[in-house]
Amino acid sequence: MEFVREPKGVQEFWDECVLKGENVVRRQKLVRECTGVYKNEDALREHGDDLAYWVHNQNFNRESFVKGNLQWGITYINPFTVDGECAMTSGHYHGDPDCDEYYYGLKGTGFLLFWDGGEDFYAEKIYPGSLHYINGHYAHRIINSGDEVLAVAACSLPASKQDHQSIKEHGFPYRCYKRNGEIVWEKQE
Ligand SMILES: O=P(O)(O)OC[C@H]1O[C@H](O)[C@H](O)[C@@H](O)[C@@H]1O
Repeated sequence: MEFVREPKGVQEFWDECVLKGENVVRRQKLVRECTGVYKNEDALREHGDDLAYWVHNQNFNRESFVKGNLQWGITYINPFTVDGECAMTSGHYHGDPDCDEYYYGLKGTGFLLFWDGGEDFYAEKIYPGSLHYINGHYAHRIINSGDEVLAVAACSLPASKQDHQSIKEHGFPYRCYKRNGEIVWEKQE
């Protein structure tokens, strides 16, 4: 082995913002698979087999959930709407709220929704260079409100054990729509 080596991964911050290197896996979700996310579930069918979002993830301890193991991931969300509602991830809590996380905007524009499950909810703007500290007690969801792919890097602990169930059942307090090119926030009843 050489003493001076290539890095274990390369996170491009140009063009497609591809993550490549050792132990990188890719997973994806089609729009029609995004149940429990958008208000109008019937409208999902209009998207056929369109891709909603995909994630590149580098994890050197995939079988281990020991606290302290870190992973690096990029989430890429296509620009589309479902009955006017902006494209987004499922969103989740951390099963272990002691596990915080960082997001970093690479490409495109959107919002990061935060919710403590109670009265505290807000959205931070995402754009290239935006940095987002996520307290492990807050549910979070990425929204693409722009006209191009939104790419967001994340450094997280696999030990956080993502919990999607509560969001799937109750949603977030606010929904983000794009109407005539304008962003409109609507309170979820
Ligand atoms: O799992 P979702 O709520 O749909 O979010 C999609 C992805 O967003 C971020 O990149 C997180 O770091 C990933 O761990 C998560 O899987």
